[in-house]
Amino acid sequence: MKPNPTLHMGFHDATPYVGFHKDVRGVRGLWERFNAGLLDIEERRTPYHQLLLGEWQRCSSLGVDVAMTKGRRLSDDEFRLRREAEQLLLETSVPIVQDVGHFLVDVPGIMILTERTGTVLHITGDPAVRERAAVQSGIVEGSQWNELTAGTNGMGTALAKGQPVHVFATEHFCEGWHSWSCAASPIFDADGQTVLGIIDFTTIEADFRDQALGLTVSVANSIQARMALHRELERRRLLTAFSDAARHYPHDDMLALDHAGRPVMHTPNERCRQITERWVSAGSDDTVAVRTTIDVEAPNSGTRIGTIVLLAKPSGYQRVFRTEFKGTTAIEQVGRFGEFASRDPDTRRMFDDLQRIAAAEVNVLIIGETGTGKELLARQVHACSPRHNEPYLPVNCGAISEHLMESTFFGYVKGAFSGADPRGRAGYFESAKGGTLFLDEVGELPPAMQVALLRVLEDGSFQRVGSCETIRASCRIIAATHRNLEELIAQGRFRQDLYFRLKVVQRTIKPLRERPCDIDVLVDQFAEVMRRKHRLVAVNFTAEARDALKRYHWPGNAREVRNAIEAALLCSDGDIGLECLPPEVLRRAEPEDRSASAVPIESMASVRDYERQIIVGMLRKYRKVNQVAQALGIARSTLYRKFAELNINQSEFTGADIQPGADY
Ligand SMILES: Nc1ncnc2c1ncn2[C@@H]1O[C@H](COP(=O)(O)OP(=O)(O)OP(=O)(O)O)[C@@H](O)[C@H]1O
Repeated sequence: MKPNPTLHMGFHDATPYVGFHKDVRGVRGLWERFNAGLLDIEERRTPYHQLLLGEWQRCSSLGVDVAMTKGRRLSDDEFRLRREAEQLLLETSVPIVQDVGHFLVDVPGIMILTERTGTVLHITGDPAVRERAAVQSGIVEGSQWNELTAGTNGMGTALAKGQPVHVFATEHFCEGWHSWSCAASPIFDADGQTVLGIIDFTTIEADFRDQALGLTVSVANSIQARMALHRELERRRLLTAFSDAARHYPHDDMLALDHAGRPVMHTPNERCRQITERWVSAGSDDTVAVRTTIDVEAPNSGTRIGTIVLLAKPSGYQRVFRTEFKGTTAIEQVGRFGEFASRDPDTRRMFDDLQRIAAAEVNVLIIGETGTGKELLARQVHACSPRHNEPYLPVNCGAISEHLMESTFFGYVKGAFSGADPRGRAGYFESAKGGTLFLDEVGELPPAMQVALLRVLEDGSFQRVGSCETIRASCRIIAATHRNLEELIAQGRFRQDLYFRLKVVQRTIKPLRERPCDIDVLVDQFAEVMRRKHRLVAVNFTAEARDALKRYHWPGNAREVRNAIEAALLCSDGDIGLECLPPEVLRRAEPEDRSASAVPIESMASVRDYERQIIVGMLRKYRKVNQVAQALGIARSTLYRKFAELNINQSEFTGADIQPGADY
């Protein structure tokens, strides 16, 4: 395990925050002048002031409301999901926090546990302080304290810095928290780097003691140690599951991934070693097709502790079928680009292209009908790019009113127009600086904005509204639209020069009706997502329901599939029959409509026939099961499964009764 960064007892390595004299009045004056824009040069000189001003400036450019008086609270549903996702952290931390609480009976403060995004999961401590924190500032379970939602504050700043911090009274960015002082420490996962949550001790400003920081560091360390023990148990369970899987699938290559998707074990051969190396450095390996995955769950809670990934064969069986059976895609492997899953060969080729394009950092234009997954692709291109640690900002150009467009994209200075934030505000280009700006529905941009955007794309510079100061912010642009931009150009509604700037690389996502082989993939993927979300044990489809889903033409693409599956699950207990499907899906599945949409079903039948034909041909040719398996590049066990599935009596062709396991 790496050394714990809590050893840096400070807000900033070079200028330890805890070492500064806490001058509440002086800092209040500084805060007032900062917000009024009246700071003079002298005030910026001391390291302490520089530290605070840097923090406040960052919050201001993130658009945090300085006048906030209550913490933002998640909806009950969102909070329930968040708690469920953090069961292990809660089960590990709450007993420790409560134990410590017994020794703090007369201490006027509260101890707060948050998860990794700053949502409060648990509060314990002095009832009077707890009451005041809730009523006065909305510090309650389910409230959010990351810096983006609440500015500089103990929990949010410890999260942002990954270090223990003091944030004292007027040092807070929002005035609403000026009566509080907090000490907060991150809880790290077993890798010593990933922050799992925060332990915070909050008091009213006058009751604050410097020792509070030591207290939070020590509680966070205890939680960390217990989490590390859990992780070790999980790892052992995962390794046992891996050995079981290796026994069941002796001819398959496989990896075991932990809860965070990191490889912990692989089949001991060179191919898997190389795949594991790529997986470790890139977080996955999109060059390799996954045959199937097996979730490994904790025995009591059912939470996923890892996954066994069975890899597709590098060559052989699938390739025989793929090259010989042109015209159908029904037996292609599922390829993935992040969450985007597809069996369709064109789409999978696009994944490979995008993987390379991501690294090249050029602008990308994605064309596709609504709900085809344009945002999903854009997000993954960013995740695979060298900018993945910088911001990714999705913007729906069609949803911004025309008169606010310029200030939304480029920001404005104070006093730029009436009704604006008196402190001015950064625009999308500044907020996404160094990262990726995703311009969804780019075809909806009005002409004036097209000109302005073109200027930024040309030299990366712009001015905030109301200012002459030129700002440079280089962000990568990924744009998307469902419109035909060339038609818009012909009609004079979209600038050709902007089009060329955006489409350095252009890719089109096929609508779902043109890749029917993906319906099953999406149905299964969303069924699993919804099974987890609605906490069902299993989801099963009747054969008729599957057929109906496959026959429907899905004008709303993947989004419509997701909604249909969720709706179907909500009206069932996990067994989905025709009665659970939306009426439009059923209408399309009626017999008179078959002519238009029955192709995939027929293809499936012909695929099976074709598969049977090939295997029988091979049996006739080789007359030995192990030679047939070898020629097809599959394990004998898989071949025996195929015999059963395809109703093949192998002895008819080999002239002998061949027993599974006999060494022919
Ligand atoms: N191939 C896919 N595999 C898994 N999920 C997908 C796939 N395509 C889309 N989705 C899911 O479908 C939904 C819609 O995707 P997304 O918002 O990316 O579509 P879009 O093309 O950007 O839509 P719009 O044009 O309406 O903004 C999301 O929930 C996304 O996760």
